This record gives sequence, structure tokens and C-alpha cells, in this order.
Amino acid sequence: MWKLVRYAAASNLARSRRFSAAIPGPCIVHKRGADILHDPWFNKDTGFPLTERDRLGLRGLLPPRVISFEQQYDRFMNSFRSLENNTQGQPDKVVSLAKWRILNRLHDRNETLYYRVLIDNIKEFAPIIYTPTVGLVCQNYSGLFRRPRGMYFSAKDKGEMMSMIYNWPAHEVDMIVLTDGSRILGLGDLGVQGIGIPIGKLDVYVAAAGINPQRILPVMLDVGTNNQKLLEDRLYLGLRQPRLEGEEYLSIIDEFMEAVHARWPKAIVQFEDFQMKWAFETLKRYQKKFCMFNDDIQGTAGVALAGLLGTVRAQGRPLTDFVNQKIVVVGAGSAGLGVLKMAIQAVAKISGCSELAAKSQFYLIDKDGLVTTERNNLDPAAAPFAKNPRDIEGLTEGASIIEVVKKIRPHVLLGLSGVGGIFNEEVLKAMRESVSTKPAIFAMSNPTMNAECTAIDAFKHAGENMVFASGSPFENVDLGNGIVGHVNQANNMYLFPGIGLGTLLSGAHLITDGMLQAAAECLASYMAEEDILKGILYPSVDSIRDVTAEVGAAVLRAAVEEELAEGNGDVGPKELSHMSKVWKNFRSYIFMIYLNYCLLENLPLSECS
Ligand SMILES: NC(=O)C1=CN([C@@H]2O[C@H](COP(=O)(O)OP(=O)(O)OC[C@H]3O[C@@H](n4cnc5c(N)ncnc54)[C@H](O)[C@@H]3O)[C@@H](O)[C@H]2O)C=CC1
Ligand SMILES: CC(=O)C(=O)O
Ligand SMILES: [Mg+2]
Repeated sequence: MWKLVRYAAASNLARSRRFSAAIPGPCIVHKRGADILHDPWFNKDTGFPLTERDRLGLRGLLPPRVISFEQQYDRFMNSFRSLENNTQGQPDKVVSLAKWRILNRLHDRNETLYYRVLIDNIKEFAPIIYTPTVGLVCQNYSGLFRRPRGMYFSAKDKGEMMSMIYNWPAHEVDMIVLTDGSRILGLGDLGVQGIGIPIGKLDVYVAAAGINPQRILPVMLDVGTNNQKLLEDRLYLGLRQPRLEGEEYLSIIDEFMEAVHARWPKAIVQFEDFQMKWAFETLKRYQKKFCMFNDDIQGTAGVALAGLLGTVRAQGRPLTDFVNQKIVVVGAGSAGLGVLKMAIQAVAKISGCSELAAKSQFYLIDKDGLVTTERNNLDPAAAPFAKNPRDIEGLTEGASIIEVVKKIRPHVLLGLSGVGGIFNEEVLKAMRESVSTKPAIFAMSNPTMNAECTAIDAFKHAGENMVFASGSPFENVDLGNGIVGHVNQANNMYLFPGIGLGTLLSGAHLITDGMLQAAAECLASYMAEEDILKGILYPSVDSIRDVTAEVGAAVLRAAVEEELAEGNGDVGPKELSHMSKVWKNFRSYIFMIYLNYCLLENLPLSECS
């Protein structure tokens, strides 16, 4: 009901003259005839009405009968359901790839229909265009490749990027997702094949944040690969050379960032799936210079923090109790360290203590075990979280997960290691002895086979009175007698679209810690108490547009408060500042401008005059 009220408010705003300019008018197309039919941005297939067929030189190029958008939609969904029936009993990988192919073919034909189908069925299709299937697609990308999507900048393009960027056909770009393919999900270095990740993330942007699909740009920076198997694969589509390192590497990224900034100074660049050393280095290098963020470090941190705070509420305890939670993080990579940093800042904020004091409740484990100050060659990025041996009586440098869990009896065991099954039966059983009345297990690594444990194993071994979250989706677990073990999806998809949306609407030229914190706090307070008490920490993926609008509004307001909002389109900084004082209008503005974009699927096409 409240959603309807909100949409009504949005359309009232839309009727006001000031904002009507933000609603897209007829779509101007610079092509004619068959060129339009072969361009997924504009193609409506058999949906072109006769008037448009005449105007755009399409008469005779299509069968005479006009099939409406709705009919085309139904036809696609029927094909999809037939595919499901026809592939029953086949191996999961075969079925998943077949589903990805049919969706991808639709994308390559008719983007508008593709996004409509995706938006309406996001819960069902997210696992295909995003994790876990996107991982499989990246692994097989060179064989699956049919048509290019996005842009490829390689080490061989050094010195050319400033002109290459103008090869992209869209005049405006709002969102770029960029990878170098060096750490694709938990699958390691996949070189150029990692392009599937920016494509999947940007599909989520369109579906969740309503970003105009003609203003997104997936980018692969191909600096080589150290994956020997790919280097030897004769179908491999990337550079056949080892990865660039050091200054050579950074000079490629620098050149790309300068080129993007020169053409689209307001575009937001999301760094995705970079190996840890470059994830941290590039964040430090660019965050005060360009409008960018690293999703694996910063987006993941916010989602995990929201889940950790939800876990406190699930125990029936006040949020202030977060400062007493013992949390073991397994995985000291870009994601695990990002989570620790943000969680420690939250403890310091809640308790008013120093960050140094706030660290005492957190334990970090990597591939060599518990990280302490006694570690030889301690990674500087992990050093701030290393335990002083004096503070961990009964544990030593390099202690195993099971030793740490048995000794600490943590409230939360959180995995971002990329290692499937590492929370084995013994570890999960040890979590039964947690000091918490309702312990939590976060198996956040992706894709599914890299999750630290499955949902079934978690409930079976760690007990039914437990909160469970995973990075990739699992089915809820039937615990018998009508009781359901709820599976949460702790994935940065709940934050990155809102971070991008809020930043875009604000027109800020930077993404600050304050804006990211606002995003995390918004997600943390999204769930109602009654759901949280049932162990439901995050909303269903079905609600992703609503969550994204809320998060976007929170990020936008934080930008206004930090006086970074320069405005977007007709809406200037003064108007944003004024609107942000009345939260209801502010949210309505967000809903109207972007979330409505994708509802306008049948925009009439007009010729360029
Ligand atoms: N759910 C979500 O939203 C997100 C999930 N992830 C997932 O997190 C995983 C890690 O990502 P990054 O931190 O970027 O990777 P990374 O490669 O930077 O770090 C992996 C860490 O795991 C540790 N590790 C490896 N083997 C281990 C073992 N046997 N025991 C304990 N620790 C071990 C490594 O020492 C390293 O510290 C990936 O699977 C990725 O898909 C990453 C970002 C977001
Ligand atoms: C979800 C995500 O960003 C990752 O697994 O890397
Ligand atoms: Mg990622």
C-alpha cells in the first residue's frame, strides 16, 4: 500500500513543470531501416507500429502483423519456460548456460524487452545474469562469445585511449563498471573473460536503479593474464602475455581514467574484481580525484555491516550491543579487510571508543591461519587488524579456523575467503558452542561452489537457531514441522546500485566515506523488527528497486549534507538541498526520475532531423 502512495506522490511531482523535463520524450534515432532492426538499443522487432515503420523506412522489412510489446514479452517467457522443461534432468551447468544464452540472445536483439523481462523477474533471473551463472559464463567466455558488449582497452592500446573512448557510440555515459579480470568472484584470474562481471553488474544497475541502458558502459582493461590455461587456449580472446605489473600496470589504468574523465567528467566508475593489491592501490590513487568506488572493498563492507547489525537485532538485543559481538572474519583480501575496517569504525562510533580499542572483538584469518603481529611478511593491508599475541591467550600465530572458533566461541563467523567448503562439519558444529543465543554464519564467497558452506550444512551442523547468509543464492532450508531456515543473500548487489544512483543524482564529483556509510546505515535499518527476529536480515531480491531507491536517497542526502551535490540535469544543488529537507519529496524525486525510466518501454522513435 505504501508503495502505491509513493508512486502517487512521484507522479504528482512529475506533473509539476519543474520535473517534467526529466521524463524522457520521444527517442531520437540516428539510423534508418535495417540498421534500426539490427541495433538492440532501438529495435522493437515486430512491435514497430505502422506509423513508425513508415517514418523509419521499415515498411516491408518486417512481417506485416504488429505484435505488441506485451505479446513479445509473453512469447519470450513461453520460450524460456519451454527451455526449462526441455532441459529438465540435464546437468546444472548445461541448464544454467542454456538459460544465460536465451537471455543474452534477447539482449542482443531487443534491449528494451530484455530489461523489462529482467526487471519483472529479477529474483529468478539475477542468478543467471549475476552470481552464480555469471561466473560460469566468464570461465567459458571465449567459447560463448558471439557479439561484443562494452569496451576493451588493452596494454597494446597505450597512448590511444583518449581517442578510443570516442569510439563508444553513446553521447552520454553515467555508469562504468571496470575490471582487469584478475580476481573474478572466487574463480581467480580469468583475464579478458572477466568482462562478464561488468556486464552483469551493469544489468543489475539497470534493473535495480533504473539507469538508462544506453548510458552504461562495461569495460575490460586487458593487461594480460597469469592464467596459464587461458594463455594456452587457442580460442582465448585476450592478450597472450603475463600481467603487467608495477608502474607499467598503473600507467594503463591512469590513461583509461583520464580518457573517461575527459569525455564524460560526470561518469561514475565502479572498480570490480581487481586482485587485492591493485584494488587497494587504485582506490587510494583515485578516490579523491575521480568519482569512483571499489565495490568489493566498499560495497561489500556496507552490506556485511548491515547484516552484522541485523544479527544483533535478531538476537533481540539493542544495536549498542554490537560493540560486544565477537566476530571472526575468514579471508584477508579486499573484501574481508573492507568489512573489518567498516565494522570497526561502526563499533568506535557506537561506543565512542577509539578504533584501536574497537578492534579487540575482531579476529582475522587468512590462508596461513590467524593473523597476528608475529606473522613473517605480514601484509601491510592486513597489519592494522593483526592480533597482538598478548591479547589472544590460548591462541597462537597461524591458529586454524577450528582452533579460533573453539577458543573464541564467536557470535559471527564470516567468510570472504573464496574457498568452497572451508566451514566444514567440524567448524560448523563448533559454532553450536557460540556465546551467542543466535549465532550467525555468513558464507559470502561467490559463486556457489566457492561458498564457505552450503545453507543445508550450516543449519544441519551449526543448529537450527542460527542466522545464515551467503553471497550467492541458496534455497531456504526445510527444517521439518513447517519450520524454515531462512537463507539471506549477503551480496553487494543490495548497495552498489543505490551508491551509483545516489551519486549520479547528486552530481557529486567524489564518493566519500560519509556517502558510503549512509548507504550501509540505510540498508541496516531497512528490515522491520518482525522479519529480523525471524532471521531475515536483507530484503528479498524482488524488492531490489525499492531498496535501491532508499539507498540512493540516503547517498544523495549525504552528498547534499557534505555540500558535494552539484545537481543533475535541471535539478541544481539548491533544489536538491531544499528537497532533502522534506524526505518524502526527496524519495519521490528519486522514484520518479530513475525508477520510472524502464517503465517507458514503448517510447516512440523519431528520426533525427
Ligand atoms: N558476497 C559479496 O557481496 C562479495 C563476495 N566476495 C567474495 O569474496 C571472496 C574473496 O574476495 P577478495 O577478498 O576480493 O579476494 P582476495 O583474493 O583478495 O582474498 C582472499 C583471502 O582469502 C584468504 N584465503 C585463501 N585461502 C584460505 C583458506 N584456506 N583459509 C582462510 N583464508 C583463506 C587469502 O589469504 C586472502 O586473504 C571471493 O569469493 C568473492 O567472490 C567479494 C566481494 C563481495
Ligand atoms: C559479489 C562480488 O562483487 C564478488 O563476489 O566479487
Ligand atoms: Mg566483485
